[in-house]
Amino acid sequence: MAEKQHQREILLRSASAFPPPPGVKLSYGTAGFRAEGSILASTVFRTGVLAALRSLKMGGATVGLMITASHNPVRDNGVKVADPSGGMMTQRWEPFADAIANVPTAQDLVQLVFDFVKEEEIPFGGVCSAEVLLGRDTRPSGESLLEAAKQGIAAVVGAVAIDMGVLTTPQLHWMVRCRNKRRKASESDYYTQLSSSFKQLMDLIPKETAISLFDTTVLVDGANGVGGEKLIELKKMLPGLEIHVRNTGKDGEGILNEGVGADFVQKEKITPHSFDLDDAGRRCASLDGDADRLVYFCISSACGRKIDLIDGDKILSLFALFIKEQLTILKKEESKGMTDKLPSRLGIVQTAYANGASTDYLRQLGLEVVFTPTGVKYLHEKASEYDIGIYFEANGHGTILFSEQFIWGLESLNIQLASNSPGSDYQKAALRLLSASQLINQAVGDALSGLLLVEAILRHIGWSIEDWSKLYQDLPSRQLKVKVVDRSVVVTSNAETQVVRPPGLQEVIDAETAKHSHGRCFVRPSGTEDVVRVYAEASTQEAADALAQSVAREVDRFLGFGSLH
Ligand SMILES: CC(=O)N[C@H]1[C@@H](OP(=O)(O)O)O[C@H](CO)[C@@H](O)[C@@H]1O
Ligand SMILES: [Mg+2]
Repeated sequence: MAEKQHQREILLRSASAFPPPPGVKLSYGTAGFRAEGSILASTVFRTGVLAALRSLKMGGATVGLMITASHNPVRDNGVKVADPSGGMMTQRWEPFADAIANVPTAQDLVQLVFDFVKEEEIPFGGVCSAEVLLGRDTRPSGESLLEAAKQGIAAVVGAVAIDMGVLTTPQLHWMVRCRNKRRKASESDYYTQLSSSFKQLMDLIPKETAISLFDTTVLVDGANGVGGEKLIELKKMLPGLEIHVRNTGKDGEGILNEGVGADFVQKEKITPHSFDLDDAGRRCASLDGDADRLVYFCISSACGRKIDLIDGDKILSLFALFIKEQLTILKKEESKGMTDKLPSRLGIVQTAYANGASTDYLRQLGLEVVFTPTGVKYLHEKASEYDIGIYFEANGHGTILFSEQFIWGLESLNIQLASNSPGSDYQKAALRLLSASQLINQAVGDALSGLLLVEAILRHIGWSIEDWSKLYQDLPSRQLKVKVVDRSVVVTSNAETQVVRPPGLQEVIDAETAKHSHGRCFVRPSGTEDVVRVYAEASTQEAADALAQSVAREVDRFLGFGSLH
């Protein structure tokens, strides 16, 4: 009883120092809370409380709290929580996240927390310990917001905050996962794991691949964010791969995400700052502000700032080709009956934003492709249902998940093969899959580990960036945003491809889409910005633009400010 009272007093006192900004309603959204950094102290403090409660609920397992607003402008910031698995916080807790962020007074907050811990049967009041790892990106508001998070964690008796400093989002998720698996989990352990698994993959490249012709240089746009500086650390451990990082954000070089970064490159399809015609034909890559997205691009000499974009769908396709090739080798040998069969169901997960040409290509390869709503929390969950699940958003966020059962099977197969047929194609295929599972982040999409896997696979196949780009031809597409009175009135179904409400809007979209050959169009409320997004695809760029514009006009007619009159 006395412990509960003590806890109540501490929480009340700390929360009183972080009043919420008046008149602002925040929602946990697609990827945590986001807003202007200057109004987020209260939200971050409260998310600190939430993260500590999550750890208590999970028996004291480590959870993560990351302060970032990813590809958004530098004045913005945000906060999100990683579960003990290293993945996003369970969606079941999102309503509580919304409630705790928006509750008006410190007294109400204390009541809300006490009601919630009772309902969730959380051991509260100092009977158990909790641990939260904290990370932040390079935004100027990050340091003081991290302080607010620490105070929120300290307001839960028994909870400890461990400040990991400036990190990429995927580094923090990786650390949370490793710590809970009792593995080495420091930043230098991260670099060691990535570089050693990359080297293993390089050692497994088939002799017949024409490596001598391969361009070993990759030019990387760091979005003036955290990814560039971390990549500079990592590249010291990667002999044989020349990584030239530009837009590092150091020494006032440029502004975070302004005219740079994966989101800019993917949406605008033009060169980021610091890239020009001198780089034509080179292999270029772009990270986003917190380095959980990766796209590649190539500048074609004839077209000014225009680029050939190699987006998340094409990265996914490259990964799928490589994994399928290794599985085919394993299956061929398994059929001889000398070794046990590995369960190896491979699944591909995309969203409605995936270019239709990529889905066709993957299905033609005979792969199972499924769709989820936007947001990695949905894709990740779906991918984890397979022995190997590959997921990517078109914008470059994705990874490959290997089930524990599959990894155990591979490890025991590898032990068998090391004595039966060492150095065989069979063993090499098993080792390649094991190395890929070490290299690619198992917690969340990670631009740094994704970049190294792309580099290893391109070298394995002996492909130039043009070869990769020609894998299939993207259908022309256009994305637009429409400001509306209240985006929450848009309700969708079928992985966000159909509008259920407001009534009549889907019929109008269908009628507009039918006017264009290979037309496809959908609208959905953004989870990170106060807009409704419109996506359109068609057989020509003009048609995709026209379709997107006509549907955007309809969205405005149904929901825009004009609709009030
Ligand atoms: C079309 C688009 O790129 N949407 C992005 C964007 O979500 P919205 O809910 O569309 O705002 O930000 C999310 C978080 O980074 C990312 O997961 C998602 O893919
Ligand atoms: Mg990001």
